[in-house]
Amino acid sequence: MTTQELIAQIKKKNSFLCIGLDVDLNKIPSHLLKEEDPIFAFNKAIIDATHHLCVAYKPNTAFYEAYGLKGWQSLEKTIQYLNSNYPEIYTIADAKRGDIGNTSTMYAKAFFEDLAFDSVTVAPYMGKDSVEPFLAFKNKHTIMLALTSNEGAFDFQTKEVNGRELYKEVLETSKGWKNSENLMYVVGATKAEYFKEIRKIVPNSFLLVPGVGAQGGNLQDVCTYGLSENVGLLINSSRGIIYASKNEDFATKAAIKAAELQQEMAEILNQ
Ligand SMILES: O=c1ccn([C@@H]2O[C@H](COP(=O)(O)O)[C@@H](O)[C@H]2O)c(=O)[nH]1
Repeated sequence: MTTQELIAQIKKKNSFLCIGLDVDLNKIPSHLLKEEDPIFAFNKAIIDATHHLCVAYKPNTAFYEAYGLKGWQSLEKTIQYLNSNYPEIYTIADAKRGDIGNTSTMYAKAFFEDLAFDSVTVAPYMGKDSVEPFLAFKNKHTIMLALTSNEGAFDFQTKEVNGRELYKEVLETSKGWKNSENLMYVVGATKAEYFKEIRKIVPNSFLLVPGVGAQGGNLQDVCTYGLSENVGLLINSSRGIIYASKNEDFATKAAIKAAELQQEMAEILNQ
C-alpha cells in the first residue's frame, strides 16, 4: 500500500487507529478453544467487528511464534483474511527484525512477499546495511524503532551520541538512507513529551505509536505535537481493545473500545 492510500483511508474513516492482534490463548474466551484454529477464530471475529473503526492491524509475531508451526499458520491465515476481505486495511508485522544485509533481504521477502504485509518493524542497532534491504521493496514500509514505549528506552535511546540523543541520531541519520521515503518510525505513546523534538527532525514521516491503553499512554498528549500535515500517526492499542471481555461478547466489547478511540480521533481531526 502506498502512503497516499493510507492517508486517504485515514481521512475517509476519520481514524488513525491501529489494532494490535497480540493473541494469548490464556486470555481469549474459553469457547474459542474448541475451534480448530482458536487464534484465527479470535482474530477473524475481532477484525469483522472493528475493521470500519481502524485503518491498520498489527499482529506482533511473538504471539504467533510462541505456538510454533500452528501459530505461524494462524498468522498466515490472519493476513490472508485481511488482504482478501479488507484490502484497504494497512497491515504491520511487528517483528522487530534486522541483520546483516543478505539475511535482512530474506526477512523482507518473508514479510513483504510470502506473507504480503504492507510493513514490518525493524531495529536500527545494526545500521544502514541492515535496514536498506527492507527499504528496497516498492510500496512497502519499514517501521524502525526510534524511541520505544518501555522503561528500558532510557538505557540507550536517550543517551547522548555525537552530541545528541541516540533516538535523534537514528532519525536524522536514517533520513539519508536509500529509499528512506519508505521509512516510518516507532515512538511510544508513553513518551508524549518527546514528540515536539521528533517532529523537528521528521516533520512528515508516519509514526507508529504503541502504548495507548494498557501501557497508560494518552492519545490527546501524543496528538498535541505528534500530528503532521497528513496526520502522520498510527496509534496502536492491543490489549486495551482485544481483551475488553473474556465472554462470548468479546468482539462487540472490543468494537466498543475501538469506537471510543476512533471517536476521540475524529474529534481531534475535526478541531
Ligand atoms: O516501543 C514499543 C514497540 C512495540 N510495542 C508493541 O506494541 C504492542 C503494544 O501492546 P499493548 O497491549 O497495547 O500494550 C505490543 O505488541 C508491543 O510489543 C510496544 O508496546 N512498544
